[in-house]
Amino acid sequence: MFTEDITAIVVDPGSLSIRAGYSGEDTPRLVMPSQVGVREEIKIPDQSQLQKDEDGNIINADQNKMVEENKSEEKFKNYYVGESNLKIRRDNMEIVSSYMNGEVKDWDAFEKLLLDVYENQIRVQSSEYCLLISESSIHNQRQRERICQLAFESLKVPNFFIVKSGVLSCFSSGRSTALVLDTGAYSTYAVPVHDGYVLQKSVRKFDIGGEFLTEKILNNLQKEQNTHVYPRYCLQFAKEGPKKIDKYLEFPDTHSSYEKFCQLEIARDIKEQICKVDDRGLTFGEMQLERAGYELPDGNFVEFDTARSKYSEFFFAPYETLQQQQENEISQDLLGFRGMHHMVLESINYCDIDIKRQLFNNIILTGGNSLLSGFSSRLQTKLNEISPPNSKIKMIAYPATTERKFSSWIGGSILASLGSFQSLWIGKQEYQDNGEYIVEKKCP
Ligand SMILES: Nc1ncnc2c1ncn2[C@@H]1O[C@H](COP(=O)(O)OP(=O)(O)OP(=O)(O)O)[C@@H](O)[C@H]1O
Repeated sequence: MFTEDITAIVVDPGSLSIRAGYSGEDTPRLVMPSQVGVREEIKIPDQSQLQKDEDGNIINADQNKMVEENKSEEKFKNYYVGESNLKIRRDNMEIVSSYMNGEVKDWDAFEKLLLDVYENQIRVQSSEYCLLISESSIHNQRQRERICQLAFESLKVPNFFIVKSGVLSCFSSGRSTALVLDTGAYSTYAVPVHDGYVLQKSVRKFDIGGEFLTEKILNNLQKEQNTHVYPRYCLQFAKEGPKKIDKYLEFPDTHSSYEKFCQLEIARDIKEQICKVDDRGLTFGEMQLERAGYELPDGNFVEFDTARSKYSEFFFAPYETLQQQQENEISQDLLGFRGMHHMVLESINYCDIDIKRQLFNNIILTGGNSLLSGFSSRLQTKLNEISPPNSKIKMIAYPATTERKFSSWIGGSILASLGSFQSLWIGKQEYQDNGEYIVEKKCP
């Protein structure tokens, strides 16, 4: 605990999950999917408008028919938010990303997500707590202004602040200057932070992260191993035991995005359990000997050998991997990606010579993808290989999963509970006087 008073809610949105909780606490209270389910539904006629007699029987059939007819055509988008809601399969429910690669992709879904955090997850009134939210380390004026507007207008928060996630990761380790390598679900950033400010011109970002591997594992199962990955909702278990399938159910009206969402969940679990980054320089043959098995939800057993390490090679040797695996295609976003270690070096090289030494000495490794076994040691080895001979490299890679996964949230929790920070909040009155433009003046 950092403080006695609980005054703020800290929110750290990511492409795959959103983290939220009270300032001053060590870990977020909740981590939930940032994807939401959306379905077009028909409004159920308001029964109170139907004319009824004293006993509750419907009277005046013609007029009531008109009420029903007008109402019955009213369609609206229903949002299904949160893990338990997304576990339930619904016909035609599409999965949309509210937030992706540092950008709000669907403002309605994002608003619903934030409202759900307060109303159904943490269960507090948003009007009673200050809100500190993290944002992408790449400055996006229009987006932060809109988030500020959403916070004051929809959530009705009393005070608001927005901070770049690279800065928060730095604070989480008690530093104000460092190079943060944040590798998450869909994107990786190398962010130089100096005295609590992001050096914008030197930030490097590529749209690659842990979900690149998740997709590869799913693809490996489906195309190379010819194994259909049945989502859990398709499985009807026999009464005799939980692992005995009675039958595979079919739901033709399931939206393809929902089926994929459920399959990726399984592939992600496989990846987190068996994939790793090779940090011993294994040959393809040696990788083949390193087998690992996984039991799918339907009880089928699958095995992986080279797949455990070969896909993650892309993180450190993208061109060699493409050649070896005979893939010619590289997505436009990844043109110029030479590996995670090169991102770090390029970012430091773009900084002023005076701070380079300090950055080499403080390389913070964070983000869920960095938890892949072998990732940090391979990064360290590769950095040693490409850095100038006299540079002393010190990497800060916390062994604890929590600190690695939630470093931005933890930094926000510390910041929002500091006594010296309390005068920096954007207050409601300031927002009313200046509008959302105040965010550029007050939040670096
Ligand atoms: N123990 C683990 N081993 C391997 N990968 C892991 C582990 N834990 C989490 N991951 C991966 O980390 C990724 C999620 O990371 P993180 O939570 O930092 O992403 P995010 O903040 O939601 O997304 P982004 O940073 O792209 O906006 C997922 O691909 C997940 O599978």
